[in-house]
Amino acid sequence: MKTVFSYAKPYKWPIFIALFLMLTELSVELIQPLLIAKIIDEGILAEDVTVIWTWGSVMMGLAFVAFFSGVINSYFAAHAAQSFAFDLRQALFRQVQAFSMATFLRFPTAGLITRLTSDVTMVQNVLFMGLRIMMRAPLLVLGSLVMAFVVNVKLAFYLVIGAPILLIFLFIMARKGVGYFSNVQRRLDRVNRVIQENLQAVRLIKAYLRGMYEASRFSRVADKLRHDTVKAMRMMELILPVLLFVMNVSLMAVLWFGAVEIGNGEAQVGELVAIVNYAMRMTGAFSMFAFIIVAFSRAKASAERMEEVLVANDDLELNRSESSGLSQLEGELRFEHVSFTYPGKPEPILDDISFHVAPGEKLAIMGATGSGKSTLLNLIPRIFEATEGKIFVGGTEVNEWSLKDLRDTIGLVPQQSILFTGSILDNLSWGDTEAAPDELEEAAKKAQIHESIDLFPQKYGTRVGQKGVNLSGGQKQRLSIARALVRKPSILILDDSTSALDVKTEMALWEALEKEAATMLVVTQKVQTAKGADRILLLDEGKVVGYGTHADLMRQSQLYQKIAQSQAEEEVIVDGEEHS
Ligand SMILES: Nc1ncnc2c1ncn2[C@@H]1O[C@H](COP(=O)(O)OP(=O)(O)OP(=O)(O)O)[C@@H](O)[C@H]1O
Repeated sequence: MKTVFSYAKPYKWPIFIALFLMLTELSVELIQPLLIAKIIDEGILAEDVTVIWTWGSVMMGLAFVAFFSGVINSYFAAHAAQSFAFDLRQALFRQVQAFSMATFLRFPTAGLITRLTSDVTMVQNVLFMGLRIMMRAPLLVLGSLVMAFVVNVKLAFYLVIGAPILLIFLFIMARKGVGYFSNVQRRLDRVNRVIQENLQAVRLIKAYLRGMYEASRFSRVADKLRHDTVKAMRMMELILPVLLFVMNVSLMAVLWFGAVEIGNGEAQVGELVAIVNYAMRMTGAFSMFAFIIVAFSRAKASAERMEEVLVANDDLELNRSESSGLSQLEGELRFEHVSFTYPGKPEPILDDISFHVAPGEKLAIMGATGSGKSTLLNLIPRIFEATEGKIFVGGTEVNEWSLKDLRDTIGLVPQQSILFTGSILDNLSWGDTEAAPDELEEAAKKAQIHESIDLFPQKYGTRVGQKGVNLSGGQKQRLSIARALVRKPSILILDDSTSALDVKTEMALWEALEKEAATMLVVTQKVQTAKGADRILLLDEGKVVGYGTHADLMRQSQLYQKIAQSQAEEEVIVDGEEHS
């Protein structure tokens, strides 16, 4: 809670002004019954019209003060709450950006989305409502009570008899509420997850005719959300009747004993009317309590969830991003007895990996699916940190490079091509925002995508993603490669990123990349591609089972021979089919 609300600190003046105005409104509200009592006792009962006019005018004047205070209060409350939510959302977003992969994996994506949207809105609403009306309720209760004691101590006493029971009751409800509403937010996470998965997999769902199945999956999670929300709200709905019951009993006691006291001449009618008026205001304020407790419990649950993100600073990457002072990377790469285990997993995925790539050399990495190829690549830009062993880039251990320097000169093309909504140009310059247009075009030419882009009516200005053209798998892959080339990387890492290219385009691509000075690491399934590399690293279940040139592996590794043989047979079959 403390960390979350510390984001309200810069807005302490708007908050202070809003509070002050809220107190002004409240004071007017509290003074009104006193003035009514005065008008009744000294004006109506004493038949003095001047008193009625004088105090009536004061009441009118105060009503105007309250009105303007309310309007200005709304302005400042809205400003403070919206700005606070904006800052909080920014802070959460930056924090998530700064997460290391290990921390990132601790939070489900949908849970992060809910935190950045619904949870922020919850606390934003509570701040606004707090400044506008919510804080008025407890103050109104207290103020009414104090004023009631000022008017008549004996009668006011009947109003506080039920207070201790009420306070304990409200405390218990608030505590229970936090637990219940945390559950509700968790359910909302799950609803968001199903929505997210469905929107991403829309084509697959259509192709498999799984629309109905997915609809029932959605209705299950939505139903659980409904169930838990109803459960929480039902419990909260107990608050109001209990509050009203206690207040009405108190009110009856005030009326009963008030009548007796007036009969005995110990109290005046105006006093009783004023106290009843205060009691009614307290009852009205208590009605707000039910709402306040719901809002507060929800906001507290949301704040705790956001806190988890804000304090997850065990492994922040930004802290390690300042420049290391080391010069531009050279493309030399060395792995020395590197092992890696994913956080929280018992078995290592990579086991004792050693190899060396000289600057400008090309290393092909091969291995069955799940053998750890992508994992190995992720260790170079330190997306994950090696659990054992050492990785050297340009002769310096990767831990000694600042993340910024290290990643600035690595061009990673992931297995799955990811493009952002925007133009082709935006996507290319995403690799390096300072690259000139001709550099972008140059990269596109090398990645063999320039000609396809040229065919689009809007060329480099063509929008991709939603509301834009849908690129083919191979076009996306080439655009991703071009984006990496824009960075002019010393080390270019291609994680099976040419799988969707036809043979001719792929050959043209390799030819263009040959001319690059960059060291290259290329994950591939094709022996034909591996043959063109200086060396091949063959992985099997996280272990190196072959390392050398194509010729070396053909001599040393049975597994490599088998792969080469099966691919050669495939080629013969394909050739045969083509010629028949
Ligand atoms: N974030 C993760 N947490 C835990 N295990 C993971 C994670 N990512 C991958 N793995 C596991 O690590 C192993 C190696 O995965 P990796 O993606 O590196 O293989 P790969 O050789 O690149 O496979 P493919 O050729 O299918 O892409 C797999 O068993 C996978 O289940």
